Amino acid sequence: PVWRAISPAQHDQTLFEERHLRYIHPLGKGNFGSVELCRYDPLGDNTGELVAVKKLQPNKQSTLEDFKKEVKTLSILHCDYIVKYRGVCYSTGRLSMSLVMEYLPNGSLIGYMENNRHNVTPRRMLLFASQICKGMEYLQTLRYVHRDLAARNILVASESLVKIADFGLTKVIPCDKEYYRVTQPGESPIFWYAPESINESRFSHKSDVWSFGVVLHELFCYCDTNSNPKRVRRMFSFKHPSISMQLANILKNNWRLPAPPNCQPKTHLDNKINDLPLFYIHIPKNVL
Ligand SMILES: C[C@@H]1CCN(C(=O)N2CC[C@@H](S(=O)(=O)c3ccccc3)C2)C[C@@H]1N(C)c1ncnc2[nH]ccc12
Repeated sequence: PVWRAISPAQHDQTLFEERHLRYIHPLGKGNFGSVELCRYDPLGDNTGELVAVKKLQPNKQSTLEDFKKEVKTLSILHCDYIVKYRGVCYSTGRLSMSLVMEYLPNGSLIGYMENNRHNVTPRRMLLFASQICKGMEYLQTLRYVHRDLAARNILVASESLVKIADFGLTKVIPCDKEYYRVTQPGESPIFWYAPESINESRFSHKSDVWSFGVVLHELFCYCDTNSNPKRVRRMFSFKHPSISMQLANILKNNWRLPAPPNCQPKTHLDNKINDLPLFYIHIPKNVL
């Protein structure tokens, strides 16, 4: 066998040394941590590449174990419509670790839609929607449920390509079941949750399809103030007990997000049918 002349670590492209990772500015904040723009600059001459680094603030909800699972998940996903994994960075003493991903300068769909509302046509929205479906269809083939599909977690790679980002809540459905039941639901994005996820903490490919419907609504509302959940939140009086109870009730009475302004009726997802379609989306060529 050919012996490695040098230690594997020196040639392991997925290992980022903390001392060369230069912090630039935050890309986004969440309840468990943050994603930051950094430059990996081993030569120290600012010629290094820009990367997005997801740091975990270990607390009761998100443990290092969960984060390791998220890293493992992203590292095996290879799809044009899913953000690329680049590697990991261990902090000194290996007490904590960060996830290193490709950096996409256009950022999330939310900011993009708000800043580009005048030149994003419904045709382009459907192109984005079809790409999110293709990414989700790929996830489904690996029995993954994303559980946090929302415009805030979609990245804009270019004016004609979006990618699904952030797999912090992604789980694998056990092979003997069709759904994943969450034991300790942390901070839940309930306005993107299907009824069964609100009521029984059950997640499946179908609950991801429901969240996709909410993303469609966000898209066609240009992710502006009318879009979910700001609009929905205004409907609730915070005096009453849990918001999720109120939300579960109105959904049970067949309330649904109203069609966004100037949205063609055929595009408004009619989810009266119980078994929502899976992620195969057929958009006639002439529409795209
Ligand atoms: C839209 C992206 C995902 C969402 N996000 C974010 O900030 N978060 C996702 C998880 C939450 S968190 O902080 O809650 C979290 C933190 C640790 C563990 C678990 C959760 C933060 C912003 C990202 N963003 C603007 C990016 N922009 C440009 N290039 C990029 N490459 C990769 C991401 C990325």
